[in-house]
Amino acid sequence: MMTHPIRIAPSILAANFSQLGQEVRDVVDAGADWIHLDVMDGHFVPNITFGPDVIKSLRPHTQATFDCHLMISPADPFLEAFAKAGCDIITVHAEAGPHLHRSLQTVRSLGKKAGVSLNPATPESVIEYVLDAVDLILVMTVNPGFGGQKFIGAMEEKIRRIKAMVGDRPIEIEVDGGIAPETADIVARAGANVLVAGSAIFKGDSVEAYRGAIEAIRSPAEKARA
Ligand SMILES: O=C(CO)[C@H](O)[C@H](O)COP(=O)(O)O
Repeated sequence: MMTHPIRIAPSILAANFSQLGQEVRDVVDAGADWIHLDVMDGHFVPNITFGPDVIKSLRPHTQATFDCHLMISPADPFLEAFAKAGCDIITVHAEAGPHLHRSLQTVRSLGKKAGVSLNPATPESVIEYVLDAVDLILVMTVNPGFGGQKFIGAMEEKIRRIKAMVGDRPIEIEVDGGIAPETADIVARAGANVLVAGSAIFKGDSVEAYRGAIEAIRSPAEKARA
């Protein structure tokens, strides 16, 4: 089976929005592998965050992978703007519609990695026929919209099933929501390799605090896979 390294992707949803450039630089200095960008439209999810212009303004601050999670519906009219803004991975929701396979094809045609995300209530079967069109599967471990929620334990089995579905394909499996030192081992053992964390990392207020928080998630995840 394909094994990707454990990657920690801090979600800037929990960062200080008044100084996002500095926050991105700090968290990368602290050991973040990717930067997770949560885009919300107030329609697909009950919250609004930021769009491509903010991402474009963050792009010069780091060379780290920009992992963009689109919680917007429809996503297709905006895919090109997010690609041009500098996102490296663009993840759309399976539930956002109307044509998941077309959205994924569009992302790849823009030269970006294509991700698909599943809400907690969505069964993994919806991605069975798009597996060859995806580079990343994002399993939401909370209902999308807000940081600081409790990890939904039933998602452990979903991650396990997705890992089995993926087989030898070089697909990264990402989890998002309630990821902390206490849940990192559970998701990694089930098969996730990209761990998004917002509040567990940005609760600190210095590079050193971010470094400790990232390590506190990475360490149990790596041990669980050893
Ligand atoms: O996508 C999200 C919510 O839709 C957030 O990235 C996610 O909830 C991370 O926040 P936390 O680590 O605080 O749970």
